[in-house]
Amino acid sequence: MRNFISYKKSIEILNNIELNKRATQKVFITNAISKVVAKDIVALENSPSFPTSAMDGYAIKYEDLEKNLIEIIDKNPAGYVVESQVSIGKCIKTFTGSLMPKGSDTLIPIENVEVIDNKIKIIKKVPFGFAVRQIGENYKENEVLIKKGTVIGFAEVGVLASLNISQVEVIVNPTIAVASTGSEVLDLGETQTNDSQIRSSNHLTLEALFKSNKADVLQMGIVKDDIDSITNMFEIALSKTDIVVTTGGVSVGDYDFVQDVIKDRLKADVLFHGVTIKPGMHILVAIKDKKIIVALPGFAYSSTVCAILYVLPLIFRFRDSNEKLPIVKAKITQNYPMKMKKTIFTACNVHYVNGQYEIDFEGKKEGTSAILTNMLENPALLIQDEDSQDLKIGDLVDILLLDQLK
Ligand SMILES: Nc1nc2c(c(=O)[nH]1)N[C@H]1C(S)=C(S)[C@@H](COP(=O)(O)OP(=O)(O)OC[C@H]3O[C@@H](n4cnc5c(N)ncnc54)[C@H](O)[C@@H]3O)O[C@H]1N2
Ligand code: MOO
Repeated sequence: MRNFISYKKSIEILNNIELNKRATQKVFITNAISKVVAKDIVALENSPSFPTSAMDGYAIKYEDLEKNLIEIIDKNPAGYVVESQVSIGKCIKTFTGSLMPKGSDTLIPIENVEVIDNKIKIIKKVPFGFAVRQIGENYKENEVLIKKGTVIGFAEVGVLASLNISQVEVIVNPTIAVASTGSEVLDLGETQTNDSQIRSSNHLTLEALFKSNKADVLQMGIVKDDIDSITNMFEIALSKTDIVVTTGGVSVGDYDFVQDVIKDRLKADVLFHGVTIKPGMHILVAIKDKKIIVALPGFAYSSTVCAILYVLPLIFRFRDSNEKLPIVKAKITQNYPMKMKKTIFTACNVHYVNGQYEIDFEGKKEGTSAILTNMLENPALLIQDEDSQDLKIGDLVDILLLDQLK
């Protein structure tokens, strides 16, 4: 009899797997979208480096605000450094983005003045320092702007560009091999020859899930239930990738060869085989030559849920990023029983209502762990802890937001 461990323990073991140090590469900033910054990005200077105008208007000395008329002595367009200085009774026409001329401290907007010949008359006052962007408003010299581990998006690209950084050092994404095992499963387009055959979805679901979550995928396709084919697939996959993920062949059937290959042929170090979770109780995680094997059950819903719970955290760790599974609190809108003493992940519908997430089970099908369609349309997974009680309408529960993994 196998020794089933708790979900909590299995995650602890997973998180303790030692990973090889990641390689980094330099890429042009817009090609770095979704990649992870390898080193802190630090500002080498203040931004702005000099007081800068935030509006179109006239640079003045604040003390002149009470004056009747102030003389315009020069113009100061953006991209140009004006040589004249502002002094008592004198102002310089200054535009958004121009440096504030020497001697000035306040910008009076065009809308607040009346121009009479080459003088301005202030018709609406402003406070001291109005519309002046001070040195370091945007960021200060030596400030860490983008922390190591940040996933690069549009704002990071913009900040990198403003720092004149064209190439950024990022972590190389992990590689994952995916294979589905089973003599009854057919690849896309393969001709069906008997009624017990079904179309394989797992290898493509997992490829999509891993790609969406930024791993590079080596698709190994379908492998028939025979020991040599499965061994051969593992040997190739292990030689080429960081993680090998398979589906099928890990429970107790006569043809569940995946576990036999991992244990007896590859002689991998099995970290666990069996967890008290629903779905996915037969999951097997092993290490072979510092590569990670995650063998998932064949059912479509089981393998997908377990790939989310066990493989995505590995991708996040390989990427050395601050990503984590999107688990949030939600209000449950009906009573829901605790059906067994396991950590249970149940597909539900999630909606954001009046500032909080709410879940229900409307339209969700009950049955085996084969029902992948329960993951369509506003889906989330309700998480019920092994030791939790029946849920009552209005309770706050943990859910995993599936749409955020797309
Ligand atoms: N006597 C017992 N039988 C079963 C147990 C058990 O404890 N005792 N556990 C059940 C549970 S729970 C699960 S989960 C499955 C896991 O079995 P395997 O991992 O060995 O998976 P298979 O038997 O190969 O397949 C299960 C199921 O999934 C379908 N399948 C397989 N591959 C694919 C694919 N690529 N795409 C879509 N669907 C796939 C397959 O046709 C089977 O219907 O074992 C239970 N049995
Ligand atoms: O472990 Mo199975 O995935 O519970 O149906």
